[in-house]
Amino acid sequence: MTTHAIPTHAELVLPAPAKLNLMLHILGRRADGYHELQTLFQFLDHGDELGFALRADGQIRLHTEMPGVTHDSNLIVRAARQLQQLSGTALGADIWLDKRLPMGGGIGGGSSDAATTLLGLNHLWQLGWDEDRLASLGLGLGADVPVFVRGRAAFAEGVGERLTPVTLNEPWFLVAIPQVLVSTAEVFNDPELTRDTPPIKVRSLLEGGGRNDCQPVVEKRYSAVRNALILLNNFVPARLTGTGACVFGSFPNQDDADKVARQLPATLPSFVAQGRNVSLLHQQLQALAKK
Ligand SMILES: C[C@@](CO)(OP(=O)(O)O)[C@H](O)COP(=O)(O)OP(=O)(O)OC[C@H]1O[C@@H](n2ccc(N)nc2=O)[C@H](O)[C@@H]1O
Ligand SMILES: Nc1ncnc2c1ncn2[C@@H]1O[C@H](COP(=O)(O)OP(=O)(O)O)[C@@H](O)[C@H]1O
Repeated sequence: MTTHAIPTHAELVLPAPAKLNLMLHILGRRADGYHELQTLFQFLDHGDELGFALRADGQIRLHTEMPGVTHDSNLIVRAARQLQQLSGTALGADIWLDKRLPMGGGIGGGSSDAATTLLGLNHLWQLGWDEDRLASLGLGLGADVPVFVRGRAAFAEGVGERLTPVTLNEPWFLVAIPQVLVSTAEVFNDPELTRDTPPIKVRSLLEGGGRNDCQPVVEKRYSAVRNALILLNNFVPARLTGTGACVFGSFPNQDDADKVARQLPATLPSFVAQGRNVSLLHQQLQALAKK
């Protein structure tokens, strides 16, 4: 994969930040098989980057290949095509992706790419869609897309679509990336999954409180995740994000996080990033709107 995947003639370059699920409770299972959750989302100042340029011929072309994902099934292309169809625009786009986030890591790379595509093309095509409309289109692409569209750290309920913005501390996180792909569907189908955690009120949610109900199942099934948690727990209380595979711990400053990162074995890649209550994507779009 190229590291500088975005050419200089891209007209708009925007970030697609990662997220963490600081806690994740499973309250029950709906008739359609999906699970009712309560989860706390915070963004990181680390993520993918996307470049966009207008095409007058109406075509949507993603120029970056992703292993295991075909062009047409890429969430970026699906988001762009749906926005194009529903808005009725005759315009198309060339799109480039600098993929920095691990796939299927529970840090929301695909969902964030989709949200950045929706907001980026809304800007480039001058559609004037509001956040509500973009978030509801996004929900059809994935449960985590709306929070990236809205760009505010949030307590999420339902399958992640009912969002209450929250203001959290913004510590530094060390995110370790066990080298294994965790299947979200498999975790949610596990008979041993805890599905009856009582609901909590957002105001009673203490920072750092709660737990990730998926963690026991993922630890049991994936030894790479189990070992990463054991390793990180030697330095800091460690937790799984989403359905994994990534695990994280928080630190009051970057130096402390970096020190631990240096002590992890080469077999467990990691990165250090700061928690953000406002996503970098929104900060950049606000700056563009002021120009
Ligand atoms: C649970 C979270 C928390 O952030 O995990 P991560 O994907 O980030 O790890 C997400 O909401 C995941 O959202 P997303 O990754 O979009 O899941 P989807 O592709 O829609 O779902 C994959 C499969 O997981 C199960 N699923 C997913 C979400 C949910 N609330 N209940 C479920 O039962 C369903 O079987 C579904 O077919
Ligand atoms: N642009 C994209 N980036 C990452 N994954 C994508 C993308 N488009 C489609 N996918 C598919 O979505 C799956 C989940 O993606 P990702 O968001 O990285 O994981 P998670 O939801 O666990 O954080 C990937 O395994 C891949 O098959």
